Amino acid sequence: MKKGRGLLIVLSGPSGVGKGTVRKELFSQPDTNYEYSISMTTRNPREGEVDGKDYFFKKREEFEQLIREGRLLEHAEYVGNYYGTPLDYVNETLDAGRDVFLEIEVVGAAKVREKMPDGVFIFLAPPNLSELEQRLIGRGTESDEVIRNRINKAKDELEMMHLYDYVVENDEVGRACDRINAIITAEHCRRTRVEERYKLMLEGNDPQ
Ligand SMILES: Nc1nc2c(ncn2[C@@H]2O[C@H](COP(=O)(O)OP(=O)(O)O)[C@@H](O)[C@H]2O)c(=O)[nH]1
Ligand SMILES: Nc1ncnc2c1ncn2[C@@H]1O[C@H](COP(=O)(O)OP(=O)(O)O)[C@@H](O)[C@H]1O
Repeated sequence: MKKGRGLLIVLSGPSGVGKGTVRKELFSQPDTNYEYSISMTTRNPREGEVDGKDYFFKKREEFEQLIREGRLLEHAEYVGNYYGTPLDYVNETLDAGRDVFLEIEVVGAAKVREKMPDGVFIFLAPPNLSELEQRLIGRGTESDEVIRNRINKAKDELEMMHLYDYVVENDEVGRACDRINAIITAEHCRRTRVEERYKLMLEGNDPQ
């Protein structure tokens, strides 16, 4: 049967909730069959981050040119830096029938929802606020000031939870991944129009 367009999966949530950790765990699983869309950003690489693997690191002028040329599906400014999703990569991968996974902050996710409402939008939530603060502090990758900014921002971000198709609690990484994979499996079942195929078969027109 002809393969349809791939599924767009959007994982979002407040900074420090564990999006990156959960995404890396999902992509380390051998049976993962969705593609990660590597984002563009103007923030500096952290120690160990690799250009073209973790992000495409861009100068501000380069990023602004990508915006002007319409090369981004969405972009957002987040704590002083630009982040954006490459449009061509997403469209080409979906057109090839493969699923695309975006891990992005909430403003960008809302923009993606406007442009691609058929996607599945998952909000990763912390067990509680103090745990979120502990995770941001514990990661130790930012200065105190940046951590304070991110905690304040996280409170606004949590208010956007109701806009999502699913809220997944990240109490434990493995459990959060299991829930996300269950959602993706269910969304595939929901979208595969098996009854249409059966209708054709029952009419004697096997579409295989
Ligand atoms: N809108 C948007 N947000 C992104 C994109 N890529 C990453 N982000 C988000 O930008 C925020 C900051 O990312 P980063 O600086 O890597 O920090 P961290 O995710 O908190 O470790 C996170 O919420 C990311 O999910 C993107 O392409 N578009
Ligand atoms: N389920 C979890 N339980 C405990 N700590 C977690 C969990 N998920 C992530 N963390 C930790 O929280 C911190 C922030 O995670 P990270 O993936 O960088 O968040 P985000 O990408 O959402 O900003 C990291 O130190 C990470 O190891």
